[in-house]
Amino acid sequence: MTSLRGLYAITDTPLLAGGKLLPYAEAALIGGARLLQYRDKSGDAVRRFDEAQALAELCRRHGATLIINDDLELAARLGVGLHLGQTDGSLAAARARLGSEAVIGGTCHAQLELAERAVAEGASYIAFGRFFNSNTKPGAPAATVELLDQARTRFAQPIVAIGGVTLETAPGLIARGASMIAVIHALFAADSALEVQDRARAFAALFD
Ligand SMILES: Cc1ncc(COP(=O)(O)OP(=O)(O)O)c(N)n1
Ligand SMILES: Cc1nc(C(=O)O)sc1CCOP(=O)(O)O
Ligand SMILES: [Mg+2]
Repeated sequence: MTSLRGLYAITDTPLLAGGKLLPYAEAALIGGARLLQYRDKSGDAVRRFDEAQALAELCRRHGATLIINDDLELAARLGVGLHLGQTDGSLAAARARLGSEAVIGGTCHAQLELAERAVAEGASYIAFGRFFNSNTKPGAPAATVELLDQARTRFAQPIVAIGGVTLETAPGLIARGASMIAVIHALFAADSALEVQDRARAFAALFD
């Protein structure tokens, strides 16, 4: 059973261009990331399959869980988890396809009603955000920390907080009920894999 608590690292193809994807992802896993999301917005099916397969192997080696963003077919081919946003298809269909053990997450922005629906459709976790200014997705709808108080009392499912999360802002989110913090820029915008590893270790330690 996958533990849905801790650092949730999300890759970003432009940020990790130039051969950084695998070494930086592995550094995040060595540092303690429990979930790793492959987030690639290109339509390059061959590269996407190859990269996702390599990430699946890394996650297997480090005892972490791979989540594919947006793409149910790719997740099904690899037998890994999936994250779907509001326009990415049905969570219920994904659950039916991937089975009861798969980790499947849903974007809920800042709306408890969306979380209600995601849970009803079988989501393993519910993701709220963006909590802060995000380098990666500046236009994402904004959420407040008060939302976490309400979500925590209303849902048994693990809560993911995303959007501009840093080492400085993460503790406040965890204290308000986030089981996982999902991070791109503050983890992967680094000069070396070693720096990613150090950052991941620091994020992971917030959950000790
Ligand atoms: C953990 C997590 N939470 C939210 C998102 C955002 O999903 P979505 O709204 O579908 O946006 P894109 O990531 O597809 O641009 C996420 N990917 N992961
Ligand atoms: C992919 C994504 N989804 C968001 C949401 O609010 O749903 S914010 C976001 C980007 C997260 O990256 P960073 O840690 O660099 O801000
Ligand atoms: Mg999406």
